[in-house]
Amino acid sequence: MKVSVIGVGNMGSIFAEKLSEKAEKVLLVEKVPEKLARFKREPFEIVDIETAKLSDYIVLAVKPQDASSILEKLKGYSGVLISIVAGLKISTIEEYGILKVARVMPNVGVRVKEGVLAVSYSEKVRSEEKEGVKSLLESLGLVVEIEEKHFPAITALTGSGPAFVFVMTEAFLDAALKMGLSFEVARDLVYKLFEGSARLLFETKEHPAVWKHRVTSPAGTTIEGIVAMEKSAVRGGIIESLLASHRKALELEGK
Ligand SMILES: NC(=O)C1=CN([C@@H]2O[C@H](COP(=O)(O)OP(=O)(O)OC[C@H]3O[C@@H](n4cnc5c(N)ncnc54)[C@H](OP(=O)(O)O)[C@@H]3O)[C@@H](O)[C@H]2O)C=CC1
Ligand SMILES: O=C(O)[C@@H]1CCC=N1
Repeated sequence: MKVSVIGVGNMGSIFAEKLSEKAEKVLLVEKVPEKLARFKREPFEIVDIETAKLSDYIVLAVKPQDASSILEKLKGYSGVLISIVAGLKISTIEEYGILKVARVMPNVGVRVKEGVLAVSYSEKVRSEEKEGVKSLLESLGLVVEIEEKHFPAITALTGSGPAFVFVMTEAFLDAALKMGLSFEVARDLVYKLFEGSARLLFETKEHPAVWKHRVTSPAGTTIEGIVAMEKSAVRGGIIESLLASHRKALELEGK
C-alpha cells in the first residue's frame, strides 16, 4: 500500500512518521526542502504531485489558502483523498473530480498517538476503503465518524482545543512560579495533574461537576479558589474562546 502526504509541516510530518508504520511506501510532497531533511530514508520518498497521484491514499495537509492550487493538480485523482484542511468541505473537493474523500479533523495529540480524529466520508467511498482509512488513522489516536455538518464545532473543540488547554497549563505554571516552585518541579506535577484529571473523567465517564464536588471540602482550600475563578468569569472566558474559534471555522466554510 502506498500513501502520500502533501505538505510536510506541523501536522503532515507527524502523519508521515506514524503512517510509515502501516504503509510500505510514504511519498512526500513539500515546498520547503529543509522540512524533508529528516525523511531522506526508507520508507519515505520525495516526489512531485504527479507521482503522488499513483498512491492509494493521499493526505492533504497544507494550509487552507494553499489547498485549491494543489486540488487543481490532483484533478481526477481516483484513490482516497484524506484532507485535514480546516474549512475545506467535501463538496468543494468533489468539484475537482476527486470523488473519494475522507475529511478529517485531527489534533496535535497525534504526535503521541493520543490524538482525536473526527472523520466524514464522501458518498463514493466504499466500506472497505473506509476500513482502510480507519486503520491508517488509528495509528494516530481515537477515530470517531461524525456528520460533516459538525466539522466547525469539532474544529474549535478538539482541533484548536489543545491550544486552549496549553494556555491553561501555562497559567498553572505561572502560579507555581509565583508560589516559589521551580519550573522543573512544577512541570512534572502540573502535566501529571492534567493527565490524571482527564483520565479520571475518561474512565469514569462522570460529569466534571461530580468530581469537582468530591474535591471541594466545606470551608476548605478548593472553594476559595473556585469562588475566585467564578469572580474572574473563567468559565465564560473559556466558552467565549471556543465560540470565537467556532465562528472562524464557520467563516472558513463560507457560512
Ligand atoms: N496544526 C494543527 O494543530 C492542526 C492543523 N490542521 C490543518 O492542517 C493543515 C496543515 O496545518 P499545519 O501542519 O499546521 O501547517 P504548516 O504550514 O506547518 O504545514 C503545511 C506545509 O505545506 C507546505 N506547502 C504549502 N503549499 C504547498 C505546495 N503547493 N506543495 C507542497 N507543500 C506545500 C507549506 O510550506 P510553506 O510553509 O512554505 O507554505 C508547509 O510546509 C491546515 O489546513 C490546518 O487547518 C488541522 C488540525 C490541527
Ligand atoms: O488554527 C487552525 O486554523 C488549525 C485548525 C485547527 C487547529 N489548527
